[in-house]
Amino acid sequence: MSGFRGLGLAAWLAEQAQQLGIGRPTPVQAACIPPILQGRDCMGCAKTGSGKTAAFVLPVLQKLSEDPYGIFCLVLTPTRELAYQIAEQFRVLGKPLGLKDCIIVGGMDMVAQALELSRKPHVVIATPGRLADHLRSSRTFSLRKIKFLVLDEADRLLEQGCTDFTKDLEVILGAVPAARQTLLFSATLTDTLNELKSLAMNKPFFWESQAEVRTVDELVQRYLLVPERVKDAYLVHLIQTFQDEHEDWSIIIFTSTCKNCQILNMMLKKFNFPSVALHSMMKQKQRFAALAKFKSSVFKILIATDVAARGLDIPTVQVVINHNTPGLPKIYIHRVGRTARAGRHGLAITLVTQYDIHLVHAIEEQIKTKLQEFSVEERAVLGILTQVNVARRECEIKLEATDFDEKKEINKRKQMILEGKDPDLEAKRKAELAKIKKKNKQFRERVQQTLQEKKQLQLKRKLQKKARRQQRRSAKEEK
Ligand SMILES: Nc1ncnc2c1ncn2[C@@H]1O[C@H](COP(=O)(O)OP(=O)(O)OP(=O)(O)O)[C@@H](O)[C@H]1O
Repeated sequence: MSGFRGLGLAAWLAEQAQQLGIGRPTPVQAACIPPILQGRDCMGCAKTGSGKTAAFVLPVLQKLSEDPYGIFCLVLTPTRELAYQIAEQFRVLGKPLGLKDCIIVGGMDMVAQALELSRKPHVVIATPGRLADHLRSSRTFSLRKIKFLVLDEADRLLEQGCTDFTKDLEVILGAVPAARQTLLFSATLTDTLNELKSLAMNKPFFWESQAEVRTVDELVQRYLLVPERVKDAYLVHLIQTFQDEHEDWSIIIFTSTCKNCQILNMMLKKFNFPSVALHSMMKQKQRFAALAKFKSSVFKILIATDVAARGLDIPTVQVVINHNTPGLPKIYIHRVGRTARAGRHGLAITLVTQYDIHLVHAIEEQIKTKLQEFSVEERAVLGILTQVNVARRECEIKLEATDFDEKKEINKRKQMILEGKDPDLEAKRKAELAKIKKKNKQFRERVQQTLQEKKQLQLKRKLQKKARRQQRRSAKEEK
């Protein structure tokens, strides 16, 4: 027996997978499915696009079919879009079971979600913040009987990035039973291995792909050294070239902030490129709509912040452009992993300014590959430079006239309230802290000034003494 049947999966499930093009197990699936079926906890670390999702979805479905009840499995994931994608995999692979799933993410109606949770779905796929909110406020559902807890992109869930999940995870871990199977997956698990081990205590099985290079072989990785102020002209030139040279093309551009994402999108539209933005300051419905239109190739360019860096599986993406060099190698690995998935080829180009060279070295060291330089026709870039810079400035002015920054402030306040903080109190605290810092600085400056004055005085006295001594000596000589 070979394939998925050989790993211990039932015929109906192997057949269902086959129908969806999942015929032969990938290495992470071959390694992790048998121990999961044996009841062990599992930590799986494999490259982007290597099929980690099916590595947990398939054994969970098999176990569910043997003893179906709700709520059987809880999957946590860092982003809302990813939650929908995972739910889709459960739905299509679990169709013969009549699987009931439920997605619990922020930005969607909480009452409707509470109702769905009370109907005991087999699988709940959630982002930690919204699920913790439900646990804090509702008694209409229980996670006390779950068999599986899955943490997809587990390292992201545990790290304390700009969205810190720690408090929400504490609430969730307090609500799930100790006797459960815990499955942890990511392309970058190793940094947080110790924290992860404390979560998976049931004879955890750890599997990591053996390849030294951390990115896939099918991915061509290039960098382009550009001065900061001509970055956008290079970007426009790159896109224009892909558009001219390829019939069927699709690009993701990653950028550092929501504001830059918005400006780049406005700017590319000025050049008639079919682009769409995805960032956390958009309403959730707009986020889903943008992604759906990109997936269906209505828009060929997706400009996104790191909200889209992990997990998204869009097979048509051929190129990833990093408009900024990622500050962490781990983020680079996930971003470029949006292309060259499941054996396909892809290209990643990172725009690097003179200030980012150390970041490229750190990336190269982590991924164990040297990035090669990408060559472009400099003259063509210079030819559009003024036009692009003017377009960008116009977009910046246009955005400044909207309430974009104000919205950001409102969102910040909302986030604080959700975290149980009082935004006004926090602002007061911040102001007080700034005052104390200012006072300390002034005090330090005064001390410095006094010391300087003292030193100068000492020097002056020394010089006066020396002069007097010299005067006495000359007077003596004259006598
Ligand atoms: N055994 C298989 N054979 C062929 N295709 C597969 C197989 N398993 C999964 N796939 C496909 O490979 C693609 C990538 O899978 P998946 O999204 O699970 O990757 P991943 O390892 O989770 O990546 P990332 O780290 O980026 O989240 C999906 O389109 C999936 O349907």
